[in-house]
Amino acid sequence: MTSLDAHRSGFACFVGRPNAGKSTLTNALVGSKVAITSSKPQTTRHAIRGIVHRPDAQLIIVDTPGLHRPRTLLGQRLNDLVYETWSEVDVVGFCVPADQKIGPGDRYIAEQLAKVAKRTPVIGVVTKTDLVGKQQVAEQLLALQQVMEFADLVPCSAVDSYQMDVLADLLVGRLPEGPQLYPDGELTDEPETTLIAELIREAALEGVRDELPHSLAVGIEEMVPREGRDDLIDVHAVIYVERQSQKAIVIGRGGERLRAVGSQARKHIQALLGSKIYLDLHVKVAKDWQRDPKQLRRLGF
Ligand SMILES: Nc1nc2c(ncn2[C@@H]2O[C@H](COP(=O)(O)OP(=O)(O)OP(=O)(O)O)[C@@H](O)[C@H]2O)c(=O)[nH]1
Repeated sequence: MTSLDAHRSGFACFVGRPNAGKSTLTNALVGSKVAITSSKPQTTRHAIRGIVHRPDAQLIIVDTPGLHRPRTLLGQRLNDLVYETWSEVDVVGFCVPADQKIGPGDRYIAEQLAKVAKRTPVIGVVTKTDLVGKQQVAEQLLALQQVMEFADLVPCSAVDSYQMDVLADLLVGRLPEGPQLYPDGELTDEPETTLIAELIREAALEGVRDELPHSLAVGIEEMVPREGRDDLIDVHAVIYVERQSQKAIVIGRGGERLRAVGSQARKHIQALLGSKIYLDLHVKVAKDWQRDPKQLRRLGF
């Protein structure tokens, strides 16, 4: 085999401000819903890997939380997770949505990226091109080019699959030669409990307009098969909020909202596990959990 058609394998991650479309891009490339998406920013907390299997390459995508100016201990931990990821991957995709002006948030990320990932090639990705006209895409590409030096630039849309193959080729082109690292068909190596916690968190955030998503965390206390049944799993989970007033919002009048959250989360968890589940959901106030190292550890940060 010549080096031209050698098999490549390695890691990529997408960075960009919240809502830039990173999770959606990962899902579109992988072809299955693995990372959790939501219309609310800052929902991706854990490095969830989606794997693109191709005859010529295996691309493992690590999804990172959004990078932001740290104000709390949680903010700092999330940023550390991002830096750690950057130093481990072979290529970074820096995502900027086509429909929003490049701003201080994007420049901040570019600065951090230039510092931390000097040796990692960065591909500039203009996302959501379906939302704007050709002219605006071109202008965004030019504007992005001013922000930092890129190995490549590419506009694309996950929604109408525009240029997804080009993006995949650019990412794969930056991977080292190497064998398949994961068996065929494997999509994610994130522990099930993390995915389940994310699904509950996503359901709990849906429709909460005035509360910041940062005030909400989910812990899985226990996950056990029901005794004497091989078709039912009991899942005990706790939704943590920071204040009593937030607890009331999550629970809703007469517990109505919490029931809706539970039934939506249950549907998604059952689809994930391929098994019936009983979901026992509680809401607890953990004051200032974002600032407390002990509580952060318990919640997996
Ligand atoms: N029209 C359009 N919308 C998109 C596209 N990609 C993502 N979106 C939408 O943009 C919003 C944010 O997408 P996500 O993939 O969750 O963004 P993210 O960058 O992972 O966000 P965080 O996890 O908060 O950092 C969602 O409502 C998506 O449906 C696209 O190609 N076209």
